[in-house]
Amino acid sequence: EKDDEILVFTVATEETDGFQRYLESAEFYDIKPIVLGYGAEWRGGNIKKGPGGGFKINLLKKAIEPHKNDASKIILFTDGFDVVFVDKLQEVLERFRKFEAKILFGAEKFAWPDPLLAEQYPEVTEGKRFLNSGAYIGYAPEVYELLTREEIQDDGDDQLFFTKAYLDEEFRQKHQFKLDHKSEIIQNINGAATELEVKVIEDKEANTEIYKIRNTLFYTDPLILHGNGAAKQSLNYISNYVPNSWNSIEGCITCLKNQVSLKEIDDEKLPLVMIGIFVEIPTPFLEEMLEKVYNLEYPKNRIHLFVHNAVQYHSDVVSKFIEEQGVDYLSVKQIKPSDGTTEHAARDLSLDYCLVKKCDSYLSLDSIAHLDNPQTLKLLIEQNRTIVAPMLTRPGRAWSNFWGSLTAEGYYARSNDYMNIVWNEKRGLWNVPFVTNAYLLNATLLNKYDRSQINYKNGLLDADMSFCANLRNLDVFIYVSNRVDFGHLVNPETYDLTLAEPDMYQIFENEKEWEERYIHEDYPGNFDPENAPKQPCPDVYWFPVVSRKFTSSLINMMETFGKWSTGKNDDDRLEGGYEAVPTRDIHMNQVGWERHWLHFLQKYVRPLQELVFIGYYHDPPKSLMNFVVRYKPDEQPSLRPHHDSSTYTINVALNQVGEDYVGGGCRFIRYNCSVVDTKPGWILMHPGRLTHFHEGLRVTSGTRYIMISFIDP
Ligand SMILES: O=C(O)CCC(=O)C(=O)O
Ligand SMILES: [Fe+2]
Repeated sequence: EKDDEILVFTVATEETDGFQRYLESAEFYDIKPIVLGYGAEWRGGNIKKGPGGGFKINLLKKAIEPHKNDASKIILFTDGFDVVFVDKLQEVLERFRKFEAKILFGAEKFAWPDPLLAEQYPEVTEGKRFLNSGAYIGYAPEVYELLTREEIQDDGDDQLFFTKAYLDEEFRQKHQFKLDHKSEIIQNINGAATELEVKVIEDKEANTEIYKIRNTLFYTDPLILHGNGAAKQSLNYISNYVPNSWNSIEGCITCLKNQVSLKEIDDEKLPLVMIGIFVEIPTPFLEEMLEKVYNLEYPKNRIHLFVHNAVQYHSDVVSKFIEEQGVDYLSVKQIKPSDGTTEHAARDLSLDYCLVKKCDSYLSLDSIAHLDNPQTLKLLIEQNRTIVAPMLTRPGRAWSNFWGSLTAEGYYARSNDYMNIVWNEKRGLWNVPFVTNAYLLNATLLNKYDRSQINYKNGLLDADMSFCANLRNLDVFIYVSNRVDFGHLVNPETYDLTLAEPDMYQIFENEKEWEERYIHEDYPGNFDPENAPKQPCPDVYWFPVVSRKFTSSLINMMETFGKWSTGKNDDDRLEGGYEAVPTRDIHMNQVGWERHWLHFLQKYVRPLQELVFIGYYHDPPKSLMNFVVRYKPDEQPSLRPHHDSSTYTINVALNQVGEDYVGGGCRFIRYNCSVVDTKPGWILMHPGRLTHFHEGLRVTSGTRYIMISFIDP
């Protein structure tokens, strides 16, 4: 009993992702399929819309004619676009022989294409009752007789053709025509996805793992998987593991296949890329997002830019980016909010524009997508897939830019491995039903189909859901990669453009960006044991804490609000209604920023206090008085000597002495010591009572702003 008794046939008219996967699985088991119809125009009707497939029968009939009298030849036929081998032919043969059949078809749950024929089927006590024609096996003479039992048109329905033969009892008996009811060889996945489990077998000798599919309903291990009908997504999921795509020892084996390398290519010959940037919604930290686009390591003279901004608020940032950085690129096309272009139209247009510019690759980026890894573009090109997204997540959240699975209605669902992928417990390249926010598209796809097939408008679905639904309909495999860390997503949910400086309010939702933009770059140095903390006056410490962006934003928040207090003793903002040492100020809670500020005190200020005032521990710090003070010669130029009602006080300089104002500073009377060369973003920290009697020195011109908190009153 040798392998060469079996001939494997498939029909594939063109190269598709599914066909490539079929061939790879065949190759893995040393199976050499004979491919029929390749390069021919498909004449089997439109499978998606209705029956078709007689073409396959007519091709195979012709191909096996020479063997029609050879009873030692076994024919295995499978579809080409949605089939994966998960074992050797030898195993297929052995199991086939046990069936004592001359013809064996796979079985499925649905009587298709004619449900009315269901009751004519022989009953089964266990297993699936109805025939599916995606995969079958038989002896050459019997298969030939089956294929020639009737004439069939190329666009006739093959499954109906075979069903009729099977339901012809005389034919069935005579040809020992059976169905693989329990998926001992052939697993048609449609209607059976939940029966299947990806199982791992350790191969200690070879130091690897082997992945198999187990049918948990029938306790069988099918050898040929057919992702028929709605089961396409299930097969895509399964084939992320089988036959040899990924395992926990070797990692992502698929990743290494069909890669290209850009290393040896001269800059001017690198693929021509178009980057489409879509600012469709108000987005925190957009400047940083654009900066990361600019920082992608790829020659700018091989990149065209296309920018759609739909948000008026972002116009300045986008225009500035285009004016200052845009000039470095091959070309820039900008669509402004005033153009009134809809999202899907802009996205469609960008695809056309990519073709006009003869791009090789198209990188689509949404404003919330931060490509922290500057190698991202190169790595995605090198991965060389029709479409591949870099996995991006909200830091610390299960929120990502891909879906692991789909509901029957085409909406979000989680796959078994979704969490493992999101948390990078599994790294690799994953075939998934949906990606968004950032993805690289190979432009050959855009050349192959036009905008009637590839577009961002599909019924009522939103743009990205439309796009992916269209790709799925074209049987394009959609990949997401987490081989390395590529970046993350910002969270736009609470971003409120009615606020002045809305990004300042994002300390909770977008911690990472908030810190990068607003915390002083030297802040970590405060904790360096080599750096003794600065002490400009006895027990007055001085730390760099916030950035210039922070200080100017805080001033802008306050000046936009504008309701500075009168500087009188009566103050209805206070519980007692009275302030002994009043300043011209605005409290944090007046601009809705108190919660944020208290968090800031706890996270960034408290550790500094613990560093210098050893043994005092109060977490979280309490503070009722948090305000920005404005000093001006003709308003309030100075503040008389006083104690603060605090355990310790922080005093943050918000603007630059000598530039923005003259004079000012803080004098500690007991020590006759003044801090006058204050630095924006640096905070003074001093005890509030008894020892640190102090005054605010006179501002003689300009305006001085400081931020004060009386901590632990
Ligand atoms: O002007 C200064 O730096 C001191 C301000 C001050 O002491 C206060 O507001 O309590
Ligand atoms: Fe004070």
